[in-house]
Amino acid sequence: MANHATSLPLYEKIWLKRTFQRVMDTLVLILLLMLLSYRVLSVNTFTLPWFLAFICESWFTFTWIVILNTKWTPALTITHLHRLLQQVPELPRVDLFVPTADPILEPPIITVNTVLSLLALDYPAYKLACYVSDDGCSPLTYYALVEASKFAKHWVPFCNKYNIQVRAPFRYFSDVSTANSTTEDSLEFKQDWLRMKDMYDNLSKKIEQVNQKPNAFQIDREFAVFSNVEQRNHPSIIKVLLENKEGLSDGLPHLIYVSREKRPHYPHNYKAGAMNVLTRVSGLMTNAPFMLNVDCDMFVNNPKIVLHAMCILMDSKNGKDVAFVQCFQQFYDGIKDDPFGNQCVGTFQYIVRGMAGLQGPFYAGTNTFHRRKVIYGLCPNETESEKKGKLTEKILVQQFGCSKEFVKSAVHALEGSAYSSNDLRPSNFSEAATQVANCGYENDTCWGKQMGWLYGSVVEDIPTGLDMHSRGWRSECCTPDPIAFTGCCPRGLLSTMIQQKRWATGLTTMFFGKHSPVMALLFGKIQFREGLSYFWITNWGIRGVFHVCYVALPPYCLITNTNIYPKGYGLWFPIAPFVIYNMHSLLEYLSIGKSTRFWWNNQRMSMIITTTAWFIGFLNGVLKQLGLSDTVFEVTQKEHGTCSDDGDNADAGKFTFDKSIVFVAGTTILLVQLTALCIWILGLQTSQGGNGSGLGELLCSVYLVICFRPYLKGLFGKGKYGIPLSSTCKSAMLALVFVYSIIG
Ligand SMILES: O=c1ccn([C@@H]2O[C@H](COP(=O)(O)OP(=O)(O)O[C@H]3O[C@H](CO)[C@@H](O)[C@H](O)[C@H]3O)[C@@H](O)[C@H]2O)c(=O)[nH]1
Ligand SMILES: [Mn+2]
Repeated sequence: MANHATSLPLYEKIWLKRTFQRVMDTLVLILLLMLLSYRVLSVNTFTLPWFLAFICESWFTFTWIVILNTKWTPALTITHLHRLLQQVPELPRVDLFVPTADPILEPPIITVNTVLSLLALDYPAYKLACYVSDDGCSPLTYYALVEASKFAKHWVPFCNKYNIQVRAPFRYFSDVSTANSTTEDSLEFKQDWLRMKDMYDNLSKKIEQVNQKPNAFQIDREFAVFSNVEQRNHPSIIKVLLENKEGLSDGLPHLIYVSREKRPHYPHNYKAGAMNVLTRVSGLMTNAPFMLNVDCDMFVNNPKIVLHAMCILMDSKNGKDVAFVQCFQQFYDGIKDDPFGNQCVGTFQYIVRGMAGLQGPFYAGTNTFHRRKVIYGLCPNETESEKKGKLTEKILVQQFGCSKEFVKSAVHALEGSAYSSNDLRPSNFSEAATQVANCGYENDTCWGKQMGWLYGSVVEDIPTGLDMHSRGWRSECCTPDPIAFTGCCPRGLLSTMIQQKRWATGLTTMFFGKHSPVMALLFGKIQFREGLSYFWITNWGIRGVFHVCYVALPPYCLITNTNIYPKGYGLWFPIAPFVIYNMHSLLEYLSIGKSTRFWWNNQRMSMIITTTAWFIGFLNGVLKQLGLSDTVFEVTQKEHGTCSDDGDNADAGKFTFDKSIVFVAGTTILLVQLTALCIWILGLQTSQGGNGSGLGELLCSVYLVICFRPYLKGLFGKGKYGIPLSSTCKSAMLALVFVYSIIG
């Protein structure tokens, strides 16, 4: 190896220029500050609503400062693949984790595609091991994986032979043009293509058939363990489906099915619990120093992604203190113009890139490469002696639990001397693995508290990542071309709302709990600007409260004939920041190639989501924190966009409703605005004197009606396109209570 090659960095960070955006960001801030000063100086108009408006606007300004801080110095990470292969003689092992929870909401064929795309990664096969956690304990999922492992024996060689880019078969075959690519050996290719397509169709048909008559397996010996299991009451089941016994680099990676033990009165901590079990099971079986985790719908879109991530993690200079590498969360077949505002485009482009220029992006729960020893609670630069102190047997058992084999593997991982032998046999560890997957294993250990994926909130990813940053680790973004992973984003309004509500609930409990960014800033080693950025992520629920308050003010004013906005020229003080902010965000969307419609949908949905799903999430979170209620992880429904029949596609992007409380909240807001507007138009305000409401309040209320227009349509819609009568009645009651309490 040439000497100069060793000194070249494997990755570089490029700071992005964004002068124009900075100017606009600052302008919005100045306008907001002017509005606030105007309010302070005009104390003579002081009333309660005026004061509330001032409080809310102060909050919006604070949020804007947080965003500005995050977006100010965005960075891009560039990886040099060719240098990696020159400089790193031996690539490290990587364990791959896929959690799935529910065979109905997450059809096994989706998980199967993700697993196949992982098995076909462009990386020495014997260095990879794929672990699937099945919280549904479903024979169906198991069956699908068994069949997939047979198919993989043909699929992986096919991908390697023709250097296929998209290695999730359903995606690959849905693009017909792939069949006609003109390679030299095109005849052979065409035959292989047809054969593979046939096999894949066969595979999906088999899975589909079993799906329809699930009793089919009971007879089969292989499925005996699944007889008499209940989803929430069963022993651990661990099965090695593929084993690369010979250590062949062109063979297949190991594939292991894990369904951890569940018992009725044991909390299982949802995804965090599943990830910790996978960490331990894989620690025993392969103990790779790095692990990639993806949700069951996030398949690999760029087969070289592990190599890219290794450029960052293995860099001898700047990689050492990188705890994790985060890839963007992007979606395939997103509905045109993002009607439900859930494709998170803005978040990733501006917030994640922004944090990449600080201490690093937050951990987004999926598409992430973790360093095992960081998961085990290590700090960067922990000296050998400190480490040694931690490695005494007694402490280790207290931390890691009572499996001797596992503790041994953890010592290897912490010392950085993970196994390197090529003839690892996962199946030799089946028994020990079953033990560490049992639900009592974590009792009185540090799992979920000081190490592993952290418990206590339904969003496990943000606290887990924050904890690493506050231990002093950095993180990096990795955004190669083509993009690394793509998954399905919720395709309906209801699943979007459920997801957003869950996030807001989890983030609220986190904000008021031990793992809040405030604590990290006060007691941790997190950088100030990074810590501040975590405010943006964790205060979603709280934002709901301020938004709801601000949304209630204009109708309050219209009904009582009071005002929160100045009249005459003074009206420019609130209008200017609103207009400039909207223009600015529109330009941001246009500059990343999105349409005006896309932007508007996002604006509108952010209003709807903040005032309903986040607000309710906040209430849930607070109740949970007070110990008054328990929250559950409601799994998001996943669908293959392209697979749905035409009937479903006609639905794409249309607002459909049900009896959920989030829709009651939205409808209430709409009805309140409408009532206030009617009262104002008819001149029925309570007091005729006073300041009188004016153009400002009117415009605000009208703007809200425009935002909630889909709900307005829903009031008159039929079937699932309509808001159910019972919800409308509840909303009408709430709206009446609001109006009466003002008038009365
Ligand atoms: O008890 C559970 C619940 C969920 N999951 C898995 O967790 C993953 C994420 O669940 P999903 O319903 O898809 O949640 P999303 O809202 O789409 O996920 C986002 O938000 C989560 C935190 O709320 C993160 O964990 C995810 O990585 C992130 O993509 C899926 O693979 C599930 O199978 C489990 O394994 N066990
Ligand atoms: Mn998901």
